[in-house]
Order: sequence, then structure tokens, then C-alpha cells
Amino acid sequence: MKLIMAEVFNSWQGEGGSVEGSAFGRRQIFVRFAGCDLNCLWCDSREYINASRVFRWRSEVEPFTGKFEYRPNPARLDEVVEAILRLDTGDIHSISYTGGEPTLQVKPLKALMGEMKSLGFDNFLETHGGLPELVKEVASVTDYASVDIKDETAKATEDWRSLVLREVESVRILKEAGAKVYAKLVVTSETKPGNVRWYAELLKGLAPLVIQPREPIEISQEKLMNLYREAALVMGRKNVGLSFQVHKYLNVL
Ligand SMILES: C[S@@+](CC[C@H](N)C(=O)[O-])C[C@H]1O[C@@H](n2cnc3c(N)ncnc32)[C@H](O)[C@@H]1O
Ligand SMILES: Nc1nc2[nH]cc(C(=O)O)c2c(=O)[nH]1
Ligand code: SF4
Ligand SMILES: [Mg+2]
Repeated sequence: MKLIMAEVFNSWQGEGGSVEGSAFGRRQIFVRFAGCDLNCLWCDSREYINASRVFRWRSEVEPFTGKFEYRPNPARLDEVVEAILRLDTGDIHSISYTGGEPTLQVKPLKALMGEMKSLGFDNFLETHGGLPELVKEVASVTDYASVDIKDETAKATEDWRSLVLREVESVRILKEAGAKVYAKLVVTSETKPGNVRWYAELLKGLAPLVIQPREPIEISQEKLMNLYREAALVMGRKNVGLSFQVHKYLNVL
């Protein structure tokens, strides 16, 4: 089975804050898939959006060394498993599947997640959740999931409202399958409080929400706290948190 990969590395999970289902600060092996069907204005993995231009993938030779080995795409499933196992430092909380958008390659993704479970690892899915029919395929092998709710200011797609509804549907599917799931909302100085209220109403009683400022941060602390309050007033004070991309401040992958 073949996959279009971007990279495999070992790091700390830098996002997710302290809400239930978050793996913030946990050691993970990250498996980044190439290719995405959305186009968020601020995407920090932009070089991997167009899978047909990702000719090779890299895997860390040893954690935190910054030394990589490069291989051509498409990758074989067994090559990816081998790259993951080589980075097993014995303290791995879970394997993070990210991208790009991992669910776009749902067949090899499911096979890889199944294989890692059979090897004794937990699976952490990082997804935009815009394709609930694909999320459904991997829900049974997902232990943790971080599902983005794309704010209007991300300009991820033309029909933003229907994207949000599909993302919330993915949250529901993952939760019903027994995964620990939270939603992540990247906000900017242009994010509308009314939109945050809408996301909060959709998520209320379903999953907690972390609010993550777009990097590099341009939103004021006052605006960030106002958006936090909007969400917490709808969802309940225990169900909202902040998340920052801490790995960027630590200068790790
Ligand atoms: C690159 S995405 C890949 C997974 C999936 N496509 C998604 O968007 O959820 C991984 C995470 O990084 C976040 N992210 C990407 N660029 C960012 C930025 N400039 N500032 C803050 N968060 C960002 C995304 O919102 C998402 O939660
Ligand atoms: N350390 C670290 N934490 C992360 N959390 C989510 C990431 C991602 O790009 O999906 C990411 C990443 O790329 N690195
Ligand atoms: S959905 Fe994720 S990978 Fe795709 S453009 Fe947005 S942030 Fe980047
Ligand atoms: Mg990242």
C-alpha cells in the first residue's frame, strides 16, 4: 500500500492546551501526510498542500537531531512503519497523524493506524474534519482527535458555513466511536465574536474547544479574552481553553 508522505519526526505535542482529550506536552511521533483540499490563509504547512509537488518525504534519523533521511514518494506502508519505529524513544504517548489532511488518504491512513495499534501505540488524529464520511472510516482506530473548526477568516474554502457543519459532524462521529475529541479554533484579530458564538452553540454538550491564536500572533490579548468569554458563556466555563503553538517558541519540530 502506498502513501504520499511529507515527514516523520519525534517531538512534544505543542498544541491543545489543557482541555480533555488534549495531548499537549506529551511525547509523540508525528506522521505528516502530503495533500490538502483546503487552503487556510495562514497555513504553516503550505509546502505540503499540493501533494503532486511533494516528490520526497523525510524522516528524522534520531529525535531532536535535525538530521533527516529523504525518500521518494509514494512511500510504502512498511517504510513508514519502519521510520516510526526507529523514532520510538520508549516514552511515546501516541502517534500523531497530521498534514496536510491525513483523512484524504483514508485507506492507507486506516491501515497505518491499525498497524500502530496492533504494535501497542495509541493514535492521535489531527484533522480539519471537513470530510466526515472519511473520518467515519478511521473513527474506530482513533484514540484521540483534534478537529479544527475553520474560522471565516481562514478563508479555507468558498462555502465556509457548510464546512463548519461538516467539521462538527466529524466531532460527533469521533465521539460516538469512543475517541477523546476536542475542537480547535484558530483565531485572528478579524475573527467575529458572533461566529465564535455560533461555533460554541454547535459544540455545546459535544466536545471542549481550544482557541488558538494564529501564528505569528497578531490578535490582542483583550480580543483573545473576549472571544474566550463568548465561547465559555455558551459552552460552560470548564469546556473552553487557550492553546498556543508552543513548539514554535521552543524551536522544535
Ligand atoms: C497544518 S494543520 C494539519 C491538520 C489539518 N489539516 C488541520 O488543519 O487541522 C495542523 C494544525 O496546525 C494549525 N495551524 C496551522 N498553521 C497555523 C498558524 N499559522 N497559526 C496557528 N495554528 C496553525 C492548524 O489549525 C491545525 O490545527
Ligand atoms: N510539536 C508539534 N506539535 C504539533 N501539534 C500539531 C502539529 C501539526 O502540525 O499538526 C504539530 C507540530 O508540527 N509540531
Ligand atoms: S486544513 Fe490544515 S493543512 Fe490544510 S490548509 Fe488548512 S491548516 Fe493547512
Ligand atoms: Mg504544525
